[in-house]
Amino acid sequence: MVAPCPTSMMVRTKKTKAMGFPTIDLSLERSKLSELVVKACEEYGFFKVVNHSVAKEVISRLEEEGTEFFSKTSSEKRQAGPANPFGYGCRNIGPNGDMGHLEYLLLHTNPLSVSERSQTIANDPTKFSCAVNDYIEAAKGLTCEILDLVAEGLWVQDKFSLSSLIKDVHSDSLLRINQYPPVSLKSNKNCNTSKLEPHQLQNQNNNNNSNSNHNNHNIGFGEHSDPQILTIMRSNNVDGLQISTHDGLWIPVPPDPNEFFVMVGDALQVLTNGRFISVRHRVLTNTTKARMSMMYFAAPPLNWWITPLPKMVTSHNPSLYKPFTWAQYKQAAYSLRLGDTRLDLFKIQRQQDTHHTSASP
Ligand SMILES: C=C1C[C@]23C[C@@]1(O)CC[C@H]2[C@@]12CCC[C@@](C)(C(=O)O1)[C@H]2[C@@H]3C(=O)O
Ligand SMILES: O=C(O)CCC(=O)C(=O)O
Ligand SMILES: [Fe+2]
Repeated sequence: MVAPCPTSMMVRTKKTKAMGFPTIDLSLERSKLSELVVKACEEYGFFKVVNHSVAKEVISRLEEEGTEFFSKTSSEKRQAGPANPFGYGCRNIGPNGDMGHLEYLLLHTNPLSVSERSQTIANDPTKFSCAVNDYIEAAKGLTCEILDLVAEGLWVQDKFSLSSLIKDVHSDSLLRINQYPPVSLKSNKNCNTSKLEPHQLQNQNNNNNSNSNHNNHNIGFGEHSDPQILTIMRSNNVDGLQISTHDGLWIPVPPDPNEFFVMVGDALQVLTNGRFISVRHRVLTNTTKARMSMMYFAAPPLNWWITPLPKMVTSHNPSLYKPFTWAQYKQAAYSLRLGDTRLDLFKIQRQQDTHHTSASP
Protein backbone atom coordinates (compact mmCIF):
# COMPACT_ATOMS: atom_id res chain seq x y z
CA MET A 1 0.00 0.00 0.00
CA VAL A 2 1.24 3.47 -0.76
CA ALA A 3 0.52 5.65 2.26
CA PRO A 4 0.14 9.37 1.58
CA CYS A 5 2.94 11.35 3.14
CA PRO A 6 1.69 13.37 6.14
CA THR A 7 3.02 16.68 4.84
CA SER A 8 1.31 16.43 1.45
CA MET A 9 -1.95 15.44 3.19
CA MET A 10 -1.71 18.48 5.40
CA VAL A 11 -1.03 20.65 2.36
CA ARG A 12 -4.17 19.36 0.66
CA THR A 13 -6.57 19.50 3.56
CA LYS A 14 -5.42 22.54 5.48
CA LYS A 15 -3.83 24.90 3.03
CA THR A 16 -5.62 24.73 -0.30
CA LYS A 17 -9.20 23.68 -0.48
CA ALA A 18 -10.95 22.65 -3.69
CA MET A 19 -13.77 25.15 -3.56
CA GLY A 20 -15.38 27.61 -5.86
CA PHE A 21 -15.94 31.32 -6.12
CA PRO A 22 -19.00 32.95 -7.69
CA THR A 23 -19.62 33.22 -11.42
CA ILE A 24 -22.11 35.91 -12.33
CA ASP A 25 -24.11 35.95 -15.54
CA LEU A 26 -24.46 39.58 -16.58
CA SER A 27 -27.54 38.81 -18.69
CA LEU A 28 -29.63 38.04 -15.59
CA GLU A 29 -32.45 40.29 -14.43
CA ARG A 30 -31.05 43.49 -12.85
CA SER A 31 -32.32 43.30 -9.27
CA LYS A 32 -31.18 39.67 -8.96
CA LEU A 33 -27.86 40.64 -10.54
CA SER A 34 -27.16 43.49 -8.11
CA GLU A 35 -27.94 41.19 -5.19
CA LEU A 36 -25.52 38.54 -6.53
CA VAL A 37 -22.75 41.10 -7.15
CA VAL A 38 -23.00 42.47 -3.60
CA LYS A 39 -23.00 38.93 -2.13
CA ALA A 40 -19.91 37.97 -4.16
CA CYS A 41 -18.11 41.17 -3.10
CA GLU A 42 -18.97 40.52 0.54
CA GLU A 43 -18.09 36.85 0.62
CA TYR A 44 -15.04 36.70 -1.66
CA GLY A 45 -14.18 40.15 -2.95
CA PHE A 46 -13.82 38.25 -6.20
CA PHE A 47 -15.99 36.80 -8.96
CA LYS A 48 -16.04 35.83 -12.60
CA VAL A 49 -18.41 37.49 -15.07
CA VAL A 50 -19.90 35.76 -18.08
CA ASN A 51 -22.08 37.15 -20.85
CA HIS A 52 -20.27 40.48 -20.77
CA SER A 53 -20.41 42.66 -23.84
CA VAL A 54 -16.68 43.16 -24.51
CA ALA A 55 -15.90 42.22 -28.13
CA LYS A 56 -13.52 39.24 -28.57
CA GLU A 57 -11.59 41.24 -31.14
CA VAL A 58 -10.77 43.98 -28.58
CA ILE A 59 -9.26 41.33 -26.29
CA SER A 60 -7.36 39.49 -29.01
CA ARG A 61 -5.82 42.69 -30.43
CA LEU A 62 -4.34 43.55 -27.02
CA GLU A 63 -3.16 39.99 -26.52
CA GLU A 64 -1.40 40.11 -29.92
CA GLU A 65 0.32 43.38 -29.00
CA GLY A 66 1.42 41.87 -25.68
CA THR A 67 2.77 38.74 -27.37
CA GLU A 68 4.63 40.83 -29.95
CA PHE A 69 6.21 43.01 -27.26
CA PHE A 70 7.27 40.20 -24.90
CA SER A 71 8.83 38.25 -27.79
CA LYS A 72 11.29 41.10 -28.44
CA THR A 73 14.90 40.80 -27.24
CA SER A 74 15.65 41.95 -23.67
CA SER A 75 17.57 44.97 -24.89
CA GLU A 76 14.65 46.02 -27.13
CA LYS A 77 12.22 45.59 -24.23
CA ARG A 78 14.47 47.53 -21.87
CA GLN A 79 14.05 50.59 -24.12
CA ALA A 80 10.50 50.78 -22.70
CA GLY A 81 11.77 50.68 -19.12
CA PRO A 82 12.54 50.81 -16.29
CA ALA A 83 9.05 50.86 -14.78
CA ASN A 84 9.20 53.80 -12.38
CA PRO A 85 6.34 53.25 -12.08
CA PHE A 86 5.28 53.17 -15.77
CA GLY A 87 6.95 51.30 -18.61
CA TYR A 88 8.59 47.89 -18.89
CA GLY A 89 9.59 45.98 -15.77
CA CYS A 90 11.30 42.64 -15.38
CA ARG A 91 11.21 40.77 -12.03
CA ASN A 92 11.18 43.98 -9.96
CA ILE A 93 7.75 44.93 -8.64
CA GLY A 94 7.43 48.45 -7.25
CA PRO A 95 10.24 50.50 -5.71
CA ASN A 96 10.90 48.56 -2.49
CA GLY A 97 12.68 45.37 -3.51
CA ASP A 98 9.70 43.11 -4.25
CA MET A 99 10.40 40.55 -6.93
CA GLY A 100 8.49 37.96 -8.94
CA HIS A 101 8.96 35.66 -11.91
CA LEU A 102 7.41 38.00 -14.43
CA GLU A 103 7.88 40.80 -16.87
CA TYR A 104 5.26 43.46 -17.48
CA LEU A 105 4.17 46.69 -19.07
CA LEU A 106 2.53 49.14 -16.67
CA LEU A 107 0.67 52.03 -18.32
CA HIS A 108 -1.40 54.98 -17.20
CA THR A 109 -4.76 54.88 -19.02
CA ASN A 110 -4.65 58.52 -20.08
CA PRO A 111 -4.66 58.37 -23.94
CA LEU A 112 -1.85 60.95 -24.21
CA SER A 113 0.31 58.92 -21.87
CA VAL A 114 -0.47 55.72 -23.83
CA SER A 115 0.48 57.42 -27.06
CA GLU A 116 3.82 58.68 -25.66
CA ARG A 117 4.72 55.32 -24.09
CA SER A 118 3.84 53.39 -27.23
CA GLN A 119 6.76 55.08 -29.06
CA THR A 120 9.30 53.05 -27.07
CA ILE A 121 7.15 49.92 -26.79
CA ALA A 122 5.97 49.08 -30.28
CA ASN A 123 7.26 49.02 -33.84
CA ASP A 124 3.86 50.32 -34.91
CA PRO A 125 3.01 52.76 -32.07
CA THR A 126 -0.36 53.78 -33.55
CA LYS A 127 -1.54 50.17 -33.80
CA PHE A 128 -0.34 49.53 -30.24
CA SER A 129 -2.03 52.58 -28.74
CA CYS A 130 -5.31 51.87 -30.59
CA ALA A 131 -5.38 48.32 -29.21
CA VAL A 132 -4.61 49.60 -25.70
CA ASN A 133 -7.15 52.46 -25.80
CA ASP A 134 -9.92 50.21 -27.14
CA TYR A 135 -9.25 47.66 -24.41
CA ILE A 136 -9.20 50.37 -21.73
CA GLU A 137 -12.54 51.77 -22.93
CA ALA A 138 -14.11 48.29 -22.88
CA ALA A 139 -12.71 47.46 -19.42
CA LYS A 140 -13.86 50.84 -18.11
CA GLY A 141 -17.39 50.19 -19.47
CA LEU A 142 -17.51 46.80 -17.73
CA THR A 143 -16.20 48.32 -14.49
CA CYS A 144 -18.88 51.04 -14.53
CA GLU A 145 -21.58 48.43 -15.18
CA ILE A 146 -20.38 46.46 -12.14
CA LEU A 147 -20.02 49.53 -9.92
CA ASP A 148 -23.60 50.62 -10.80
CA LEU A 149 -24.81 47.15 -9.81
CA VAL A 150 -22.89 47.44 -6.53
CA ALA A 151 -24.53 50.82 -5.81
CA GLU A 152 -27.96 49.38 -6.60
CA GLY A 153 -27.37 46.28 -4.49
CA LEU A 154 -26.28 48.44 -1.54
CA TRP A 155 -29.37 50.65 -1.99
CA VAL A 156 -27.17 53.73 -2.34
CA GLN A 157 -29.26 56.76 -3.29
CA ASP A 158 -27.04 58.07 -6.08
CA LYS A 159 -26.75 55.02 -8.34
CA PHE A 160 -23.76 56.50 -10.16
CA SER A 161 -21.77 57.54 -7.09
CA LEU A 162 -19.25 54.70 -7.54
CA SER A 163 -18.93 54.63 -11.34
CA SER A 164 -18.54 58.42 -11.47
CA LEU A 165 -15.29 58.03 -9.48
CA ILE A 166 -13.61 56.37 -12.42
CA LYS A 167 -15.42 58.07 -15.34
CA ASP A 168 -13.69 61.39 -14.80
CA VAL A 169 -11.12 62.31 -17.50
CA HIS A 170 -8.50 62.69 -14.79
CA SER A 171 -9.05 59.19 -13.45
CA ASP A 172 -5.80 57.58 -12.29
CA SER A 173 -6.72 54.12 -13.65
CA LEU A 174 -3.89 51.88 -14.86
CA LEU A 175 -3.40 49.01 -17.28
CA ARG A 176 -0.87 46.29 -16.69
CA ILE A 177 0.08 43.45 -19.04
CA ASN A 178 1.92 40.72 -17.16
CA GLN A 179 3.81 37.83 -18.69
CA TYR A 180 4.97 34.96 -16.46
CA PRO A 181 7.53 32.71 -18.14
CA PRO A 182 7.24 28.99 -17.34
CA VAL A 183 9.45 27.96 -14.43
CA SER A 184 10.39 24.29 -14.65
CA LEU A 185 10.63 22.09 -11.56
CA LYS A 186 14.26 21.47 -12.55
CA SER A 187 15.09 25.16 -12.52
CA ASN A 188 13.28 25.45 -9.18
CA LYS A 189 15.72 22.96 -7.72
CA ASN A 190 18.67 24.75 -9.18
CA CYS A 191 17.51 28.26 -8.43
CA ASN A 192 20.14 29.91 -6.32
CA THR A 193 18.30 32.28 -3.99
CA SER A 194 21.55 33.10 -2.21
CA LYS A 195 22.10 35.55 -5.08
CA LEU A 196 19.21 37.62 -3.73
CA GLU A 197 19.71 40.33 -1.12
CA PRO A 198 18.47 39.43 2.41
CA HIS A 199 15.46 41.78 2.17
CA GLN A 200 14.45 40.18 -1.13
CA LEU A 201 14.62 36.71 0.40
CA GLN A 202 12.61 37.94 3.36
CA ASN A 203 10.00 39.21 0.99
CA GLN A 204 9.79 35.96 -0.96
CA ASN A 205 9.23 34.21 2.36
CA ASN A 206 6.58 36.71 3.40
CA ASN A 207 4.79 36.05 0.16
CA ASN A 208 4.91 32.37 0.84
CA ASN A 209 3.69 32.13 4.39
CA SER A 210 0.28 30.55 4.28
CA ASN A 211 0.19 28.64 1.09
CA SER A 212 0.00 25.43 -0.81
CA ASN A 213 2.40 22.99 -2.29
CA HIS A 214 5.08 25.26 -3.67
CA ASN A 215 8.45 26.70 -2.76
CA ASN A 216 9.96 30.17 -2.94
CA HIS A 217 10.95 29.98 -6.55
CA ASN A 218 7.68 29.78 -8.40
CA ILE A 219 6.10 32.97 -7.12
CA GLY A 220 5.04 34.86 -10.23
CA PHE A 221 3.45 37.72 -8.28
CA GLY A 222 3.50 37.67 -4.48
CA GLU A 223 0.48 37.88 -2.23
CA HIS A 224 -1.17 41.31 -2.15
CA SER A 225 -4.40 43.25 -2.49
CA ASP A 226 -4.84 45.87 -5.21
CA PRO A 227 -5.05 49.44 -3.85
CA GLN A 228 -7.65 50.69 -6.38
CA ILE A 229 -11.47 50.48 -6.41
CA LEU A 230 -11.93 47.51 -8.71
CA THR A 231 -9.60 45.39 -10.86
CA ILE A 232 -10.78 43.70 -14.04
CA MET A 233 -8.56 40.75 -14.96
CA ARG A 234 -8.39 38.69 -18.12
CA SER A 235 -5.75 36.05 -18.87
CA ASN A 236 -4.79 33.59 -21.56
CA ASN A 237 -5.51 29.91 -20.98
CA VAL A 238 -2.67 29.39 -18.48
CA ASP A 239 -3.40 29.00 -14.78
CA GLY A 240 -1.53 30.45 -11.80
CA LEU A 241 -3.82 32.99 -10.15
CA GLN A 242 -4.98 32.13 -6.63
CA ILE A 243 -7.26 34.12 -4.34
CA SER A 244 -7.40 33.99 -0.58
CA THR A 245 -10.72 33.48 1.22
CA HIS A 246 -11.46 35.63 4.28
CA ASP A 247 -10.26 32.76 6.47
CA GLY A 248 -6.96 32.53 4.63
CA LEU A 249 -7.46 29.52 2.36
CA TRP A 250 -5.98 29.75 -1.12
CA ILE A 251 -8.31 28.98 -4.03
CA PRO A 252 -6.85 28.41 -7.53
CA VAL A 253 -8.66 30.33 -10.25
CA PRO A 254 -8.98 28.24 -13.45
CA PRO A 255 -8.19 30.48 -16.43
CA ASP A 256 -10.95 31.43 -18.87
CA PRO A 257 -9.67 33.55 -21.78
CA ASN A 258 -13.19 34.51 -22.89
CA GLU A 259 -14.32 35.90 -19.56
CA PHE A 260 -13.31 38.50 -17.00
CA PHE A 261 -12.55 38.24 -13.30
CA VAL A 262 -13.36 41.06 -10.90
CA MET A 263 -11.41 41.92 -7.75
CA VAL A 264 -12.44 44.26 -4.95
CA GLY A 265 -9.61 46.70 -4.20
CA ASP A 266 -8.68 48.54 -0.99
CA ALA A 267 -10.49 51.75 -2.04
CA LEU A 268 -13.81 49.89 -2.42
CA GLN A 269 -13.27 48.38 1.02
CA VAL A 270 -13.15 51.94 2.37
CA LEU A 271 -16.07 53.19 0.25
CA THR A 272 -18.23 50.38 1.67
CA ASN A 273 -16.87 51.03 5.19
CA GLY A 274 -15.46 47.52 5.41
CA ARG A 275 -18.59 45.70 4.20
CA PHE A 276 -16.49 44.48 1.26
CA ILE A 277 -12.92 43.34 1.92
CA SER A 278 -10.26 43.69 -0.79
CA VAL A 279 -9.22 40.27 -2.06
CA ARG A 280 -5.69 39.05 -1.43
CA HIS A 281 -4.31 37.22 -4.42
CA ARG A 282 -1.06 35.89 -5.87
CA VAL A 283 0.23 34.18 -8.97
CA LEU A 284 2.27 30.97 -9.08
CA THR A 285 4.16 30.22 -12.27
CA ASN A 286 3.22 27.37 -14.56
CA THR A 287 5.86 24.70 -15.20
CA THR A 288 5.42 24.55 -18.99
CA LYS A 289 3.46 27.49 -20.36
CA ALA A 290 3.68 31.29 -20.17
CA ARG A 291 0.74 33.05 -18.52
CA MET A 292 -0.27 36.45 -19.85
CA SER A 293 -2.70 38.59 -17.89
CA MET A 294 -4.24 41.99 -18.58
CA MET A 295 -5.20 43.97 -15.51
CA TYR A 296 -7.32 47.11 -15.54
CA PHE A 297 -7.05 48.91 -12.19
CA ALA A 298 -9.95 51.36 -11.82
CA ALA A 299 -9.08 54.43 -9.71
CA PRO A 300 -10.37 57.99 -9.16
CA PRO A 301 -8.44 61.19 -9.93
CA LEU A 302 -5.46 61.77 -7.61
CA ASN A 303 -6.98 64.68 -5.68
CA TRP A 304 -10.33 63.00 -4.98
CA TRP A 305 -11.23 61.99 -1.43
CA ILE A 306 -11.92 58.39 -0.53
CA THR A 307 -14.42 58.13 2.35
CA PRO A 308 -17.18 55.64 3.11
CA LEU A 309 -20.43 56.25 1.17
CA PRO A 310 -22.89 58.10 3.50
CA LYS A 311 -25.26 55.11 3.30
CA MET A 312 -22.55 52.86 4.80
CA VAL A 313 -22.06 54.99 7.93
CA THR A 314 -24.49 55.16 10.85
CA SER A 315 -24.13 55.96 14.56
CA HIS A 316 -24.02 52.22 15.19
CA ASN A 317 -21.64 51.68 12.34
CA PRO A 318 -19.26 54.68 12.38
CA SER A 319 -16.57 55.19 9.78
CA LEU A 320 -13.69 52.76 10.16
CA TYR A 321 -11.26 54.89 8.15
CA LYS A 322 -9.75 58.36 8.30
CA PRO A 323 -10.49 60.37 5.13
CA PHE A 324 -7.67 60.40 2.58
CA THR A 325 -7.14 61.40 -1.02
CA TRP A 326 -6.28 58.80 -3.65
CA ALA A 327 -2.85 60.47 -3.98
CA GLN A 328 -2.22 59.99 -0.25
CA TYR A 329 -3.21 56.36 -0.46
CA LYS A 330 -0.96 55.75 -3.46
CA GLN A 331 1.91 57.42 -1.70
CA ALA A 332 1.40 55.06 1.26
CA ALA A 333 1.19 52.04 -1.06
CA TYR A 334 4.42 52.97 -2.83
CA SER A 335 6.23 53.49 0.47
CA LEU A 336 5.32 49.95 1.62
CA ARG A 337 5.98 46.43 0.42
CA LEU A 338 3.71 44.54 -1.96
CA GLY A 339 2.20 42.23 0.69
CA ASP A 340 1.66 44.89 3.38
CA THR A 341 -1.87 45.69 4.53
CA ARG A 342 -1.59 49.40 3.83
CA LEU A 343 -5.18 50.18 4.88
CA ASP A 344 -4.07 49.68 8.49
CA LEU A 345 -2.42 53.11 8.25
CA PHE A 346 -5.81 54.73 7.71
CA LYS A 347 -7.89 52.82 10.29
CA ILE A 348 -9.59 54.78 13.05
CA GLN A 349 -8.68 53.25 16.38
CA ARG A 350 -11.80 53.19 18.53
CA GLN A 351 -11.81 52.64 22.27
CA GLN A 352 -13.53 49.27 22.12
CA ASP A 353 -10.82 48.08 19.64
CA THR A 354 -8.10 48.82 22.15
CA HIS A 355 -9.87 47.15 25.13
CA HIS A 356 -8.69 43.64 25.79
CA THR A 357 -11.13 41.32 27.48
CA SER A 358 -9.48 39.88 30.51
CA ALA A 359 -10.89 38.06 33.49
CA SER A 360 -11.18 40.60 36.31
CA PRO A 361 -9.92 39.48 39.70
C1 LIG B 1 5.35 46.92 -4.36
C2 LIG B 1 4.52 47.71 -4.97
C3 LIG B 1 4.10 47.53 -6.40
C4 LIG B 1 2.81 48.31 -6.45
C5 LIG B 1 3.16 49.49 -5.61
C6 LIG B 1 3.75 48.82 -4.37
O1 LIG B 1 4.58 49.65 -3.59
C7 LIG B 1 2.58 48.30 -3.53
C8 LIG B 1 1.33 48.06 -4.42
C9 LIG B 1 1.68 47.47 -5.78
C10 LIG B 1 0.52 47.48 -6.74
C11 LIG B 1 -0.34 46.20 -6.72
C12 LIG B 1 -1.45 46.33 -7.76
C13 LIG B 1 -1.02 46.98 -9.07
C14 LIG B 1 -0.06 48.17 -8.86
C15 LIG B 1 0.24 48.84 -10.19
C16 LIG B 1 -0.62 49.12 -7.85
O2 LIG B 1 -1.24 50.12 -8.05
O3 LIG B 1 -0.27 48.68 -6.59
C17 LIG B 1 1.14 47.67 -8.10
C18 LIG B 1 2.28 48.67 -7.85
C19 LIG B 1 3.34 48.62 -8.94
O4 LIG B 1 3.62 47.54 -9.48
O5 LIG B 1 3.90 49.68 -9.26
O1 LIG C 1 -1.50 37.95 -13.35
C1 LIG C 1 -2.46 37.90 -12.61
O2 LIG C 1 -3.37 37.10 -12.78
C2 LIG C 1 -2.56 38.81 -11.40
C3 LIG C 1 -1.58 39.96 -11.42
C4 LIG C 1 -1.83 40.94 -10.33
O3 LIG C 1 -2.32 40.60 -9.29
C5 LIG C 1 -1.47 42.38 -10.52
O4 LIG C 1 -0.92 42.74 -11.58
O5 LIG C 1 -1.78 43.18 -9.61
FE1 LIG D 1 -3.03 42.32 -8.11
